[in-house]
Amino acid sequence: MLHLKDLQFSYPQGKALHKINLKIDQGTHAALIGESGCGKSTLLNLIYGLLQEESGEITFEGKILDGADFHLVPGHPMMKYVPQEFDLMPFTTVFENVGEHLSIQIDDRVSRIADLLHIVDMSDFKDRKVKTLSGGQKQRVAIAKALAQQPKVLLLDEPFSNIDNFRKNDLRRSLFSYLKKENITCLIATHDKDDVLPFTHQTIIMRNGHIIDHRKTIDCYQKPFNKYGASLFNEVNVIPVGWFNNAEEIICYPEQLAVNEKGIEVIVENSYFKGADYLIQATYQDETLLFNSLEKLETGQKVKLALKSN
Ligand SMILES: Nc1ncnc2c1ncn2[C@@H]1O[C@H](COP(=O)(O)OP(=O)(O)OP(=O)(O)O)[C@@H](O)[C@H]1O
Repeated sequence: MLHLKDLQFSYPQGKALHKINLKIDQGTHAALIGESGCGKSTLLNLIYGLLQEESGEITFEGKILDGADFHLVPGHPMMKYVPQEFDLMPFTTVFENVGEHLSIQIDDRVSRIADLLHIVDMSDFKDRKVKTLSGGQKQRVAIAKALAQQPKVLLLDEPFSNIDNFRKNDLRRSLFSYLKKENITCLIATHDKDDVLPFTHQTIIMRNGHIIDHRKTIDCYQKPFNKYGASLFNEVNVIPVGWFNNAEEIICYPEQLAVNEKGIEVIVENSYFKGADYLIQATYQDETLLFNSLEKLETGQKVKLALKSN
């Protein structure tokens, strides 16, 4: 188990993390989400030992992990980190980069590197020098390199941000199924709900250096505590008391509203094509509402809208 107890950290400019408490069981995949600047990268840097905590403690399997002040070479042997600015050797090949820390005595070294390159779909590039790769290709090499020494914990900071949609989904599926098979704990900081919803067991929501929610990912999505939490996943409507005979304010996603004859009458402002359907922007009592529609609706059109029943 990875255990963070009352962890605090400040930069000279001010406090970045306040009393962070977190327990992550081995093999868990957890997403770290929150607005830009809320402290996600700082937390990953602390866990990996690139920074020194001001107070508090990090333990892994019951042993204290010392911070940066106690290491000449930062990091912990059972942990790997793929930061936003990944660290590769530009003038050597993809193959050499992935195998950099793998002992040359290992019998299956070549096949291990080949397997890892397959996971990140970079087998065809194994002899290419890293400096000749695109940003997304470098990102994939950095992930393979992080996996090479079979870490128990993998820390990822926006790992798919440079990768095209065409490859991203394949890569996510193959990476997370590998992590599951090998029982590797993964903490992934991301702004992309498609990294979070299909692949993580738990979600940790951060705001202003605090953890404000830590539950199963499905609960964070379906039962958000507030608008901030919900808006990290999707567009959000806040429905005032009474619009749908509701006794309390309702936070809901566009997919939870639908055209329905028994609903309130809204005026369509815009239709945005999204592929499978349209996102409709409408107004009711001068407030904006967002909902999905299979058909395009015309600006000025009046439609009735209700909450979908679950
Ligand atoms: N090296 C630094 N020196 C001073 N302040 C820093 C440093 N790095 C980050 N900060 C500040 O600490 C806070 C947390 O930053 P951090 O990079 O951890 O946020 P984040 O949630 O990872 O953001 P993003 O989603 O944009 O990557 C921010 O206010 C940021 O400006």
